[in-house]
Amino acid sequence: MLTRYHELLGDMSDNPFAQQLQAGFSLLRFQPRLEKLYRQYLAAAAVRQRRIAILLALTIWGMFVLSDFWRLRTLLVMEVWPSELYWIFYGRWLVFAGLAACVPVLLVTRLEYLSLQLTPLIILLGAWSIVVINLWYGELGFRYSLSGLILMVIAVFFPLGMTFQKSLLMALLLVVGSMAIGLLMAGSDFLPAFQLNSFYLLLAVLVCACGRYLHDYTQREQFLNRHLLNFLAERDSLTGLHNRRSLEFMVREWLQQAQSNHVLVGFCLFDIDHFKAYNDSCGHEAGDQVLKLVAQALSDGTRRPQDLAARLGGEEFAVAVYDTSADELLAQAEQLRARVEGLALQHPGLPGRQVVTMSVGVALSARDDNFTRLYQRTDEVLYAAKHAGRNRVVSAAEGR
Ligand SMILES: Nc1nc2c(ncn2[C@@H]2O[C@H](COP(=O)(O)OP(=O)(O)OP(=O)(O)O)[C@@H](O)[C@H]2O)c(=O)[nH]1
Repeated sequence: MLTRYHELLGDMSDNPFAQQLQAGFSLLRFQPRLEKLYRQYLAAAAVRQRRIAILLALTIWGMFVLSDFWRLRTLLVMEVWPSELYWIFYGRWLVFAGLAACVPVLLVTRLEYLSLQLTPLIILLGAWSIVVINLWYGELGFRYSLSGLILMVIAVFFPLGMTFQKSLLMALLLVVGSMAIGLLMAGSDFLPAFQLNSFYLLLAVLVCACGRYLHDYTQREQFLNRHLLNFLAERDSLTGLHNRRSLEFMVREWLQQAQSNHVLVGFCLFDIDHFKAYNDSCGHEAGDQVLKLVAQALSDGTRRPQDLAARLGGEEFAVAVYDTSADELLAQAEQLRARVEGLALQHPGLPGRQVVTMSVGVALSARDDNFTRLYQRTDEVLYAAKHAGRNRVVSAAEGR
């Protein structure tokens, strides 16, 4: 199975997703256009993870808030509180408020984009406040530990939408920043406490970074594979044009958009004339070559983003055009017909020196149209074009 998949990738060497899979991405970076696409996907996909993470963070931090009341209960009854006690509560509640403020950001769709920018800030704020609060505990004569920082390292590498490189940078900032804050607040007294924790902290960075690298690598691989599968599912394998399913999907969507934007969708059906005779005289393989050349000509003539060329099967092709008029559609269909005739592909199955030609039917969408009705109307005029002698364009307006 896998060998076949690699063969398939070889066949799709002009597809950027296949190219990236073959080139590899061990540094967790794609070529710029795919990287941009991947990051957009990552940012959107991680909204759910960020929602779960924020609930987890609020619960854990809430437990720290309760533990303050428990550990500091002997001081709470004092009439005059030492200033460190205030600072411990201010620090703890400041982070809690920051976390709580993220909840509406994550629940309101229009604010979701902010959550990715807020994530590293909240994690760093949480980590550094752990150092500050614990040092104040020390000032009050309590034993303290900086192990909570390990939790924050885990949070940094949690799949929250940040890239691996950004997470690694954040983890280093977290460790260095914590040490700097500790040294600023407690001078060299801080070092023994930090040394105890720093070894485990760096181990946590290493283990989490390895796990996250493997996770990101697999996620990138799946991203490329999914795009490739999508591409394969919507393309015709012989010509590379969109297939019938893809055309139908797009036209259905365009018809809906066209209703609200008050524009029209144009639809053209192309059928190669006397193709059976071509196959019979030149062979099936030569027939395939003709199909590929016709497909290329149609694709070259439909380059606007609002145009879509497809092979419906056999020797039948279609072109859909979003936002067009009757005259424009007729002119475009005539150009495409002439383009194929202009290829001058000799048709030995016909008498004389005739070339491969196409009959074309065109129709414009009507109010409340659906794909089936539009297709049927176009098919009827295609039949009329065949009946009228082939190698011509007939529009639904004329055919009626
Ligand atoms: N080479 C090749 N031929 C195909 C393919 N799919 C369908 N065909 C052939 O296309 C021919 C279609 O023939 P018909 O439907 O009779 O139409 P026609 O001969 O083009 O006649 P008109 O449409 O009336 O002009 C058949 O001989 C099919 O075998 C394909 O993928 N490759």
